[in-house]
Amino acid sequence: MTDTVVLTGITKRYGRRTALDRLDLTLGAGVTGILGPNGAGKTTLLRCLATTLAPDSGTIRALGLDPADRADRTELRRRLGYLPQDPGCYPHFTAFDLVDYVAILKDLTDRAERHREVRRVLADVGLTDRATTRVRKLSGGMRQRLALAQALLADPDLLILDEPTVGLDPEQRMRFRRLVSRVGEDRTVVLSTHQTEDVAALCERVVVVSGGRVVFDGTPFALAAAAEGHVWSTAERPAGGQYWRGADGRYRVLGDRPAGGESAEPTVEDGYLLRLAEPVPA
Ligand SMILES: Nc1ncnc2c1ncn2[C@@H]1O[C@H](COP(=O)(O)OP(=O)(O)OP(=O)(O)O)[C@@H](O)[C@H]1O
Repeated sequence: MTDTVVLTGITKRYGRRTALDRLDLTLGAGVTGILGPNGAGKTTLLRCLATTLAPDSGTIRALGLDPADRADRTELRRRLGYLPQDPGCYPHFTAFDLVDYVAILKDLTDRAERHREVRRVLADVGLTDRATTRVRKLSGGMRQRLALAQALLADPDLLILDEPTVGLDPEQRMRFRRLVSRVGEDRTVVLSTHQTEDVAALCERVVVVSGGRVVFDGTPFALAAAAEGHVWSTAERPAGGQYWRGADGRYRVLGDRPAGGESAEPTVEDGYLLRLAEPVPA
């Protein structure tokens, strides 16, 4: 399988703050989840990929195109779908008009065909009956689905989603997983999230970013497996370390074995939290 995206040595600074630090990453077909704490650089990374931000140094190749080149950048923008973290919808547009506007920007010039495509993506996210509702009258979750609809226009070869499941109810989250996994069957999807359940359920690959660097790159299974032998369950409140009390009244402990601790099955979240507790490589 050839790589659709190759990022090499990407650095991005905002003033003196380094958001991305010589980051290398390749992506192929399938769904890749980017996990990382607040401020890790996930949004900056996705913006560089979506061509809304240029890195200070390093190179990007996406779909064989170079976003630093003007003609390539235009071509790439036509072929990618992007759901930004803060879509900032036009409040007075109707749902239909907003998606139609993005479709025009994407150069879908045939009006009848474009309108068919707008109706298709609105149906995909379950907003057909809200097509004529103004954006300001939609709920937060509906706006998020509208933002996803515009990203799905024209079957993008590269789909970039920044925290796409924020505000979705469980039914809509299921619909989202179905939609995205379908795109990932033969195209490249990259999404950032704080929801480790979404990563476990949807992503065949997970990349953990911390301090602007990649600190883990593998399957969700491998991330969880890395926590093997470091996750415990105990009836007694532990003396220290990372722990919380579960619904069963027992304490789940990450790290060293507490007194009376029994080994527990690690999850992707356990693997992620333990990976973050390790230092970022220099
Ligand atoms: N426009 C900006 N101006 C100055 N600093 C910025 C700007 N955008 C991001 N940063 C800083 O760059 C770093 C990376 O931010 P980024 O938004 O990429 O992180 P993130 O992983 O997406 O975080 P979150 O999970 O909170 O959304 C942070 O330290 C942030 O404060």
